[in-house]
Amino acid sequence: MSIRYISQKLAQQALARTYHRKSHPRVMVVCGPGNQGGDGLVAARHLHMFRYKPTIYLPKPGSKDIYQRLLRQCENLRIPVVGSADEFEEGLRDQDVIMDAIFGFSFAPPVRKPFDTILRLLESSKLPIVSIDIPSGWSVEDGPQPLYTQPDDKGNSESVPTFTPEVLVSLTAPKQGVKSFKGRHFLGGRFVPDEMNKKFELNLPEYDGVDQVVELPSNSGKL
Ligand SMILES: NC(=O)C1=CN([C@@H]2O[C@H](COP(=O)(O)OP(=O)(O)OC[C@H]3O[C@@H](n4cnc5c(N)ncnc54)[C@H](O)[C@@H]3O)[C@@H](O)[C@H]2O)[C@@H](O)CC1
Repeated sequence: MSIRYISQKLAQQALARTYHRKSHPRVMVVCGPGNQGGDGLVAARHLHMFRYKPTIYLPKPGSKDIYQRLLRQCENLRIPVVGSADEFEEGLRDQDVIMDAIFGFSFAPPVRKPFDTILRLLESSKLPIVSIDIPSGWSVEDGPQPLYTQPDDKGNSESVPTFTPEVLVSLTAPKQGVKSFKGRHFLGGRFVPDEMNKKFELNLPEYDGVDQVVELPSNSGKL
């Protein structure tokens, strides 16, 4: 089994430690078109197996074969998939928590459609958000930065708000851009060889027992 398959379920593990399925059963999992979106699909599947009630929204489904197969697994479990931004906005009223699996470390501004609308909806939502690896729209190096849409034919672009999630699950190692994050912060990806940990001075924390995620001290600033 590849590292990618192992790492994808960690988002579900971090969410479940923060939001119990009895108080927060309904989870809207918003998936981007890349590998992070694939992580979201796996998290949705695991949330379903752990008796949460996930709903999936794919503003722009990924084209890779693995992505399509992960989506098929969710469909086979009858996990509802929302079809449009309007349906997504409407559906948010009946949710308890949002999982942000839109963009990870390959996000590059400016924001292309339809993700400007989606980021606005996340920012204005009153629901708690759990982000995977890095909050969508943040710079992997510099954290939250002013964001804009792609310029239209006349060269005009609009501002797009960034949001700060309540919970972040960093994968493998926290990224430089989340140094200032003050919410609950988990780390998952218990497969980094000691040699690599030392060589790149990652200072990764010890995991407890057989846990797959470890909670980092709040706003420790440590990377
Ligand atoms: N690649 C891997 O093997 C792994 C990926 N992982 C996850 O995957 C993430 C990285 O995956 P990817 O490299 O596929 O990329 P992302 O999932 O971060 O995003 C890439 C996708 O977003 C789109 N995109 C980028 N900037 C955009 C913009 N401004 N407007 C609209 N769309 C935009 C790109 O066209 C592409 O389809 C990590 O942060 C992590 O969450 C982890 O599971 C570890 C293993």
